[in-house]
Amino acid sequence: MNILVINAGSSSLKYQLFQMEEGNILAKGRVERIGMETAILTHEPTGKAEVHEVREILEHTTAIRKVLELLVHPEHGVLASTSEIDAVGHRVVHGGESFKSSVLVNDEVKKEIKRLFDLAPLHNPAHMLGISAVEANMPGVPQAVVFDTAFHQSMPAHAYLYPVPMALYRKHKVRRYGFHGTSHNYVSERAAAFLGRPLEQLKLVTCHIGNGASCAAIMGGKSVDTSMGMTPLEGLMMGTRSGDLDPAIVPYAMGKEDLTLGEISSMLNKHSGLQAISGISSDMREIVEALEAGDKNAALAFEMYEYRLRKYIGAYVAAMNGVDAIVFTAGVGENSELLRQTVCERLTFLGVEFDEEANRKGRGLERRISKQGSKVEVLVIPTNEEWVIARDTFGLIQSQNIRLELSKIDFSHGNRNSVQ
Ligand SMILES: Nc1ncnc2c1ncn2[C@@H]1O[C@H](COP(=O)(O)OP(=O)(O)O)[C@@H](O)[C@H]1O
Ligand SMILES: CC(=O)OP(=O)(O)O
Ligand SMILES: [Mg+2]
Repeated sequence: MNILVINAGSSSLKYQLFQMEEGNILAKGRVERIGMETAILTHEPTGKAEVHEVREILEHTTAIRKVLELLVHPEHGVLASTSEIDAVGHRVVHGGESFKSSVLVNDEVKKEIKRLFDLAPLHNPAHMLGISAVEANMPGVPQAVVFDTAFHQSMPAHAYLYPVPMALYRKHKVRRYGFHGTSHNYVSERAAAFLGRPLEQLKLVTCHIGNGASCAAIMGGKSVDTSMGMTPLEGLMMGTRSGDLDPAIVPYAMGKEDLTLGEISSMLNKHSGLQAISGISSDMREIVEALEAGDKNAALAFEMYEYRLRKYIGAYVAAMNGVDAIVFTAGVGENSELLRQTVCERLTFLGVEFDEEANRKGRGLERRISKQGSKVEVLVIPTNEEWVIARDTFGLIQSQNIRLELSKIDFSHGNRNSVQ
């Protein structure tokens, strides 16, 4: 079964085409800077030359059409026709309280994703465009959605409620949902396998540090707390997002700077974080380069980023009354040696014994960066959200096929016999 996975972000679209039974990736790629005249398209068909293009791609529908064209392209393609795609799986960032696991797309599911536009304005509208574009270009192909929020639905009320009047929760569902759940779930399972210990017995702090970043406290394989909140703005300092701040700053800054709600929201989501403090970039690679060249603002941005991350790790160890392993993943977590080193060298009180040499080796691999015998293990586990989405989609399609097969069998015969 060939499954196409689409991860549509606010301004980007990542994709991977899996051949499930064989466990092969036929192609993967991404379209970045959607909405601009200079969108960047990268297509990596397995066993063939990569394609790089800079071209105008103004919306997600065009991006998906372009991806489908490339998948069947005579030179760069990997399929003879899009009819060889059996199902499509999508990442959906916000599933609210309605979705505790992945589901096949139907009218009800689409209605609910649209209802949640307000709570994830940068993400959910893009996902809906992705679903509609597949419907338009590949009518009848089953689609599944895998929610960032689903894994965190196991959080207890004392972790997901905010200390504000309960009417806000009852009437408007104001609560912590948490995001990156597919990734936290995946790396926690992989961490248990790596350690050779049952997940049910482990206390883990997983750190998904990408452009968006969040930590999770995972006990016995279940998320018990996570740093992102009702929206993906709360928690850690990120590339362009502020993370935690005193809520009183919002009305104060609006008054002083004469800002509208849209403007303050844009400031906190798109013009804060590493970008705002460094004045250089939202990209950790450029921050590290600048601080190594002696830039003071870059050094301050890094210090704040690391400090806030370390505080969350400490908080989650307290929340679980212990920790077996700390796991780093996603773009920064997997690639920034300096961030991992700085965090780990300041967690000696927990019993972390950091292995500097191991930290420098094995990029792209699952690995241990604490010393043998360290009381708390530290692991780097590359995330693979696309694979989890493909796996869930495959499972849903198979169980639907079993239901369809069962529905063809005439059980009434047996029933009649037993009654007679
Ligand atoms: N070698 C590296 N060193 C430090 N940071 C890196 C490196 N490679 C990638 N990154 C960081 O990873 C981020 C992207 O992470 P990713 O998980 O792909 O984020 P997202 O899925 O939110 O786009 C980039 O913004 C960049 O800061
Ligand atoms: C939920 C979220 O913040 O996702 P991303 O990191 O892809 O922006
Ligand atoms: Mg991501």
